[in-house]
Amino acid sequence: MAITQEDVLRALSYVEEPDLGKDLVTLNMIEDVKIDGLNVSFSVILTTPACPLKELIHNACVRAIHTMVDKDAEVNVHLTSRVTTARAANAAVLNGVKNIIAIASGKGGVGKSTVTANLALALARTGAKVGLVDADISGPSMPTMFGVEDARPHVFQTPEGKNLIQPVVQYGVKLMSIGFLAPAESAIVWRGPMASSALKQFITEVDWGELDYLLLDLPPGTSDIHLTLVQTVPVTGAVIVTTPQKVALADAQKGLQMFRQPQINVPVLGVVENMAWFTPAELPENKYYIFGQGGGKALADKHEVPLLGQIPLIQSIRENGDLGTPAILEPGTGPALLFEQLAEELARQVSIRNATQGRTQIVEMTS
Ligand SMILES: Nc1ncnc2c1ncn2[C@@H]1O[C@H](COP(=O)(O)OP(=O)(O)OP(=O)(O)O)[C@@H](O)[C@H]1O
Repeated sequence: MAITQEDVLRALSYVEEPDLGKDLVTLNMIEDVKIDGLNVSFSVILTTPACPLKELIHNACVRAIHTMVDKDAEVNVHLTSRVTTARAANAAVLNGVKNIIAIASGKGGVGKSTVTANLALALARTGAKVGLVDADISGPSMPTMFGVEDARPHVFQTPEGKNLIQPVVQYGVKLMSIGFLAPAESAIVWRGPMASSALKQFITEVDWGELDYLLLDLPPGTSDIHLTLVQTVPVTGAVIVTTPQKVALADAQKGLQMFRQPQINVPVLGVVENMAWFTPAELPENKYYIFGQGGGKALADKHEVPLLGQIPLIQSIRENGDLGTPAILEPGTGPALLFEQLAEELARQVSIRNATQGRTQIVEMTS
């Protein structure tokens, strides 16, 4: 009997998207079903190009066709993606941006900017459209990490007469940094209300175009800047970066709880434990827990959020940051693999958040 489109869809309705807990047909993830004799082909539309479950889903589809349709079928699964969003259509602010992710830490110097730069680049390398805002008023480091210290973004006028800033594009990521607007030594000028208004401007008055993920590298701590942010843009979720050290964890917890306050209510996508251990290049099997062990996991467990990943203290991560070529740009190396996995885990949590929680909203402070 000839294979029909219904046979194929029925079989695929038994394949579950493990994270979303529903089948691929119900989730509208199957398109372009084509049948030619025993040749069956279709597209699976994943929720992110950084999906860590690609192989698993691919194999489950092939197995379903072989067991439920025809064991001799030649199955061709085309995996592609359309990044999901929890934003309203025609949103007034940053309409083309699907997901806005705030990266925060409690304590300074825990590697938040290093992690953010590598995450942005790792996501871009999967094919996602990525932007990055360096809102770290206390010391913007993205121009250095991206090797664009002398770049100055252009301002242009739209046909409607609106002034927009053109972000700097480096390594495939659209970048805006408060460091582009003022030399590092005058960063003090940006504190307080001026910082908040500058931040608003360089998030919203920028020609971001279409983006799958816009990452916001926040200053350390819990300041006015953080409140400005959630009142300016609808944040999809927050990521907390910490080291396993006791003092860092205490501050990270404050950061995490800030996003969870009822009047802010931004979902926490997970915790990244940076500087989790030190491994010398000449002793790759050894792990030295310089800042303590397991603190990131304990924090994640306590607040029932995922531990997105652990990044060890590696000399090349620091060196690459200083050189303006983040570690992720050297594919196949240990650090690059770790940041790739971290990016996949983050993208996965964004997809889960979009499938399971409500719309992202700009926060209106009542007190
Ligand atoms: N996993 C790592 N391995 C080695 N060095 C690292 C690692 N993570 C960060 N660093 C280094 O630690 C220093 C602080 O990192 P970074 O500037 O990213 O921290 P931060 O939390 O953003 O700081 P700030 O408080 O200034 O915003 C930098 O010199 C960076 O190169």
